[in-house]
Amino acid sequence: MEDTVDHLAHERSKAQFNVEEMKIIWAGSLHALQVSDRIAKLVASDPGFGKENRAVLSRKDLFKSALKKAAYVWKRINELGLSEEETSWLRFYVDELAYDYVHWGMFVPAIKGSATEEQQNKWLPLANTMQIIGTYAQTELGHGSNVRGLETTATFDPVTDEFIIHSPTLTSSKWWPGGLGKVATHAVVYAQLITDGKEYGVNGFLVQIRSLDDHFPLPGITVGDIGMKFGSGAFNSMDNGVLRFDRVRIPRNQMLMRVSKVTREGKYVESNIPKQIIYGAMVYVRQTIVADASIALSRAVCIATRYSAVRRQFGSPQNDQNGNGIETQVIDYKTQQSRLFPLLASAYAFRFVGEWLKWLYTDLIQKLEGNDFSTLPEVHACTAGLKSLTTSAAADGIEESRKLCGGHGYLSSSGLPELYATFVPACTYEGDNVVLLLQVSRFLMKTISQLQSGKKPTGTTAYIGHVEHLIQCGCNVKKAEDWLNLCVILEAFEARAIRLLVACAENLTKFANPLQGFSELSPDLVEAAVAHCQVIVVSKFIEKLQQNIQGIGVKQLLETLCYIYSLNLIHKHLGDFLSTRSITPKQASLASDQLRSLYAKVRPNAIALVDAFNYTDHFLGSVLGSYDGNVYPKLYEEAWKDPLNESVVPDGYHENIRPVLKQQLQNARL
Ligand SMILES: CCCCCCCCCCC/C=C/C(=O)SCCNC(=O)CCNC(=O)[C@H](O)C(C)(C)COP(=O)(O)OP(=O)(O)OC[C@H]1O[C@@H](n2cnc3c(N)ncnc32)[C@H](O)[C@@H]1OP(=O)(O)O
Ligand SMILES: Cc1cc2nc3c(=O)[nH]c(=O)nc-3n(C[C@H](O)[C@H](O)[C@H](O)COP(=O)(O)OP(=O)(O)OC[C@H]3O[C@@H](n4cnc5c(N)ncnc54)[C@H](O)[C@@H]3O)c2cc1C
Repeated sequence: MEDTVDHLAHERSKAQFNVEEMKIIWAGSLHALQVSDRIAKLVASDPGFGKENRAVLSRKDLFKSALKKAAYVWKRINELGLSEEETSWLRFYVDELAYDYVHWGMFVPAIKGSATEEQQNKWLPLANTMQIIGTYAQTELGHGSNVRGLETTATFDPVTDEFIIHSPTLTSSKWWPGGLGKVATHAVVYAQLITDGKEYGVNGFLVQIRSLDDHFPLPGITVGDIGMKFGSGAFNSMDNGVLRFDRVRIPRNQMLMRVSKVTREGKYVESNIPKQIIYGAMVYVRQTIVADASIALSRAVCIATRYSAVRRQFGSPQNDQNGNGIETQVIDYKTQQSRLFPLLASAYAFRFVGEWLKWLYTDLIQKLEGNDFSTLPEVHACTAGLKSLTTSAAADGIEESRKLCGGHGYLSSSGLPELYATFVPACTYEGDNVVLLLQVSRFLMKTISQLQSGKKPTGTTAYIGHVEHLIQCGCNVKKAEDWLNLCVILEAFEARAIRLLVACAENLTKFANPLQGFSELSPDLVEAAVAHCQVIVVSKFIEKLQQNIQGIGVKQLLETLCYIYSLNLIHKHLGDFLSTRSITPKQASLASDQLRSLYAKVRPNAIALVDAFNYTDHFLGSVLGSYDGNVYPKLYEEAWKDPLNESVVPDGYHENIRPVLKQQLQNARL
């Protein structure tokens, strides 16, 4: 019989804040909460979206099942007449990686960002109705990070008014694009443009790769899947692919010509739009990945928090109502709290900075429409830096959550192995995290060098304008409670960032060759870029707290989380804070004292804080993290579902177990 007891009810009763109001804060608005909640329930109650057996499926079956689900998603969207907003929630809650992610996430944005209006009018209706399925073919076997080094060529032939797309070497094979291996009919292909015998750098070209009649590759095209990837389930439902061109011809008007164009005569014409707009799809996706990071981390933290409240180990002075000694909930161990609660705080911090980044990106798009390109460098630096910071922290946080769940965290049914395997490549795709931080540091060094010419930094770099004050200021913390001051915290982060940045800038001047200097100092530059990104996260959390926050106790809890996020970072990067003299050793020790008090404030609210994510059991996909906390019967039941348990005596017994046992018996008799 089904157990209907809420094993976490007692924990929920301890909450000191209004969970429903916190749900609104997490969702972004009451409207967002209502829509997402409705769609989450719709997905959870539809057997067509079940995801029970993913981990035990073979690659082929997993891929087939993802295809089936993607087709069902599309069918339901059309049957229900879902709006764009509802559609994106549906895809989100279905939670299965397939070709449609790259079609909607990169192919369509690449056309929107880099195609002319005329080209958009032709291609977007086809893409939006999925009459064509597209991928984003940039990375090659030999080059991913170095986009300028791509080898695929697009040579204009003025005789036929066509481009000839060609893969001149093995290393020029396109490698990795999602959905390319078996599904995509079209691709935005990034290639070196050659016209009139001259090279004009990387541009995007819309290329059909498969027949719309029989799905066979078109002449001159070799295409396939690149093989199994890390972990079971995860990205293996996606057909990341390889693609080679043998002098494939496409009409001239399939070069994406918003930024620059090639005329009928073969003349290359630049517009006043910066060339970097060609990289616009990457900026768009990096911004969405910050939101993905908060989701992935919050899922892991939700599982680890609920399980930590259910799991008990070792003796305790407490007795239950019958007077029997009960063991300690592992969430009450201070070490568990010091590992878990900073992750909980980070999930909230990343949610808020992701929300802000979405606003920054939307603002950029509006400005671009009016030919204002002024914020592009800052948006590039923010999306690159925050994508890097949040994905690295979330990937580490998911793995830490697995360890927080002890042995059971390693079971597939905990949901954590697949979550990790699915999320960890986010540290690499859309730009390797170190390469992206180097982009941030390049932007920051430029900002610092422009100070001398009187250029005032704005936006996220405004604090760099206060360099004189921040280099000299001292932290005033004298007792642990003094750390409960958001201005004090922000100034400590800004002081540490600017001191690291100025040290890098000074050291760079010691090199005659700036490129060599940048390369030699790159580890320090990466550290300084991280410090700058942390300033952004902390300051956006603080800005969030300054908004009108409703509901009993909600603001207080968010403040507590903001302090935990910040003070834990100080603890983690103590070397930086001490070596830059942004704080003293005594103040560092007071920060640790304060952290302990803050963990005690979170403890009674921990379960309610993860309930505020409003995740269904379907979405979480974890027996350890289920809402009712009924962990053990669920674990037991899941084990029996494993294909190995379908027979009592395993296949292979007669061939491979019995002879071994017999052999030992014979040896014993000898
Ligand atoms: C549980 C959740 C699961 C969710 C699952 C989601 C599924 C997701 C599917 C994954 C899809 C993945 C797709 C991909 O990975 S697509 C390929 C992405 N590739 C990259 O990101 C490559 C990274 N490399 C680059 O971006 C560039 O090559 C790099 C910027 C690193 C260097 O290029 P380059 O050498 O040309 O540049 P410079 O350093 O010389 O810079 C020139 C100037 O341009 C500025 N710049 C660079 N990039 C941009 C940009 N994108 N936008 C705006 N400006 C840019 C740069 O700052 C320089 O400016 P200055 O001259 O002023 O200094
Ligand atoms: C799951 C997944 C999905 C993907 N989907 C797509 C897709 O749909 N379309 C697409 O086009 N691509 C896709 N990619 C490719 C992805 O964008 C690239 O793998 C990524 O940009 C990293 O490039 P790389 O593989 O060349 O790494 P490399 O650049 O070879 O990195 C290797 C190492 O070198 C270091 N390194 C490289 N350059 C520097 C430098 N200048 N300074 C210091 N260190 C450096 C890196 O930090 C890293 O440690 C996908 C990748 C994955 C894993």
